[in-house]
Amino acid sequence: MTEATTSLTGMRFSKGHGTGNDFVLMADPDGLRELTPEQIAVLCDRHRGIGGDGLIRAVRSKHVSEGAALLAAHPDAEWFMDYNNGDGTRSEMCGNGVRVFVHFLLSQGLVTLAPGEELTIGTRAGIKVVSRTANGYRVDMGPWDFIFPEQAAQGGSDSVVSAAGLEVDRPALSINMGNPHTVVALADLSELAGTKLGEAPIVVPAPPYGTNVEFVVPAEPLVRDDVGHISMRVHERGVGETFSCGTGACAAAAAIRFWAGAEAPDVWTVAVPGGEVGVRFFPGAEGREHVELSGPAVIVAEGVIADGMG
Ligand SMILES: N[C@@H](CCC[C@H](N)C(=O)O)C(=O)O
Repeated sequence: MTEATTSLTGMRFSKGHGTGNDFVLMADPDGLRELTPEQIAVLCDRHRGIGGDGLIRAVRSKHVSEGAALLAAHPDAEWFMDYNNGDGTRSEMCGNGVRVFVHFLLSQGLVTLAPGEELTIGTRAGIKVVSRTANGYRVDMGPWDFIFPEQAAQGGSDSVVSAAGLEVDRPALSINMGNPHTVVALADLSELAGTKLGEAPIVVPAPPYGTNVEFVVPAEPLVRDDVGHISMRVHERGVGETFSCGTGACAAAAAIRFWAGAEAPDVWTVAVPGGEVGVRFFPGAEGREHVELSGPAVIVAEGVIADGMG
């Protein structure tokens, strides 16, 4: 809604992560510092910039068109997470990002969130409701959907994925978590380790706006004490392989739970290269099934951009 500021020099930033999915964060309460895709890519560059899988701008919802549209129904969604991938492209949603975003707002003194309270955040995928846990935050991510519902209902998969290191193409299931995901089940952890994610996996047919691809191995046994356990690696749209993906973990749990059938549990742990996140499925107030994501959020640095960055 505003003109991009031309220079990054002097911009204050924080650096944070959730299970190793790392972000450059900036506070722009009045919507005066919308960055260009090129500036975002420079800031996220691991050699020439701060480095990050994405950049998150904290802006009051009323200053962003998608945020302003949410306020009529959700006047408490004061803050909007303007999420951008490391290559400068926008994404609708970031699950690890929401937790780190709230941690950032708290660290900047822009919100308060006592144990037991909830904070409503605006995103391009609608509102997300965040509360504290003993070790971090939990987020009501809202409902999930199949991207290709007819194909999912017919055969349990809707596409085929090929990736370097995998000897044969694999059936996959595409899930909408506000942003797109395609989930592939692999046989075991050695196959997961041998999958090469330096280049984007090929998904046929791909969801219309591209996709994040999750490679998942169910634990043996899959369910212990009513909790399902899976391991996952991810290739993110607009980034490459990352240590973790919160929406990807939700999509992976949704796909494995769907494939496992009626007896599958509602509570899951998802082990990722950067740690572990929790996923829980529960009935939402509007009658659709919601997904809850839980995990840590950390701020590791604060600084000011020097004039070398442009
Ligand atoms: N890492 C994120 C997802 C970030 C967006 C993704 N790359 C996309 O383009 O949709 C997460 O934790 O959910």
